[in-house]
Amino acid sequence: MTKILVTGGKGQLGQCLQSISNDFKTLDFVFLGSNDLDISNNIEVEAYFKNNTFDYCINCAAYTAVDKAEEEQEKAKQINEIGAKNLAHACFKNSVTLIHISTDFVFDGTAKLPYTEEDRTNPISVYGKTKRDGELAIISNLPEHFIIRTSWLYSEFGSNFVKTMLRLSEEKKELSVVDDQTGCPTYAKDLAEVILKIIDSQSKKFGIYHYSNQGQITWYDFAKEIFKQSKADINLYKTDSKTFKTLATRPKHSVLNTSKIHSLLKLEPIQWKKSLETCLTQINK
Ligand SMILES: NC(=O)C1=CN([C@@H]2O[C@H](COP(=O)(O)OP(=O)(O)OC[C@H]3O[C@@H](n4cnc5c(N)ncnc54)[C@H](OP(=O)(O)O)[C@@H]3O)[C@@H](O)[C@H]2O)C=CC1
Ligand SMILES: Cc1cn([C@H]2C[C@H](O)[C@@H](COP(=O)(O)OP(=O)(O)O[C@H]3O[C@@H](C)C(=O)[C@@H](O)[C@H]3O)O2)c(=O)[nH]c1=O
Repeated sequence: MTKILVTGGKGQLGQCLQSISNDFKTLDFVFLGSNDLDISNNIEVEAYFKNNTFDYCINCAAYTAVDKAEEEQEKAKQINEIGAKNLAHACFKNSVTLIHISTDFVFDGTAKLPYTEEDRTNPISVYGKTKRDGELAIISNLPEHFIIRTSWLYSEFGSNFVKTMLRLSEEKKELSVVDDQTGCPTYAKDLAEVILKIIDSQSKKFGIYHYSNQGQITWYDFAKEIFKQSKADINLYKTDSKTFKTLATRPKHSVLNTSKIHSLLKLEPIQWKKSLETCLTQINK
């Protein structure tokens, strides 16, 4: 059996991993929430790795409140950078491969084409910067790592844009959503499958990989399709980032080029609309 530790195991992606874990019979999982293991506490992390043996650690723990991070910089740093560094050290000492999740928000969003793994990062928010610093801490401390950058995660678990839109459609008669930020939504269960396929493949091609569903849309387009598929009774209007003010600045164009991971795992691309349909079916069950 391959032994796997999932940190941040009670979050959205952690719950997606848990929901598909039974499909992978040769993998043996331990899911830890923030109360079980605080990744920002190096003493706790070292002790836990000393007393338990794993082949892989999947780090789903993160500070993900993009706007709040602008006011809680130190907290975001402790989790996204120091937490990642602590795990990298512990994995190195104990010969564990680290699979770490990062974000499209490490880019500034000025590119016209989808970002490749080699493109220069230049985060424009505290969240993005702390996530990039987490990546750098892993790269410089642990050769045996996979860093998977993904974008616009949603699922039936936790809180996310899809669930927010569904809630707002019940509370409001009209809604404005920004139409000047382009990216690609990703069903977190599709990402969870990809992570477990990496482990299953026993690949040693360590490094950074991009993974998202397929397509390029704005948040407005996404909201429109969520309301269409869920037959929500709401008037949706386009707005822009200047009008819909938020504490953090988001990239204008953060589409990821995912060809590297598709060729590593011989994956079939999954269109974003198709995955949205799958997720809404799960939510309505
Ligand atoms: N959500 C998204 O749209 C995107 C997410 N990502 C990345 O994907 C990964 C998973 O995100 P997602 O599942 O959506 O995030 P969630 O916010 O749903 O989950 C993050 C989890 O991390 C836990 N956590 C926070 N601090 C600590 C800590 N100090 N020690 C241990 N656990 C901690 C949280 O626990 P608690 O609630 O108890 O604090 C929470 O359960 C993250 O790395 C994120 O940056 C990338 C692109 C898009
Ligand atoms: C709720 C709402 C949001 N918006 C805008 C705000 C923002 O620009 C955009 C997305 O909103 P959210 O705040 O839900 O999403 P946001 O927190 O920006 O999502 C990001 O989260 C982090 C963790 C990531 O790593 C990113 O990949 C990305 O998924 O939609 C509207 O225009 N109208 C609305 O009613």
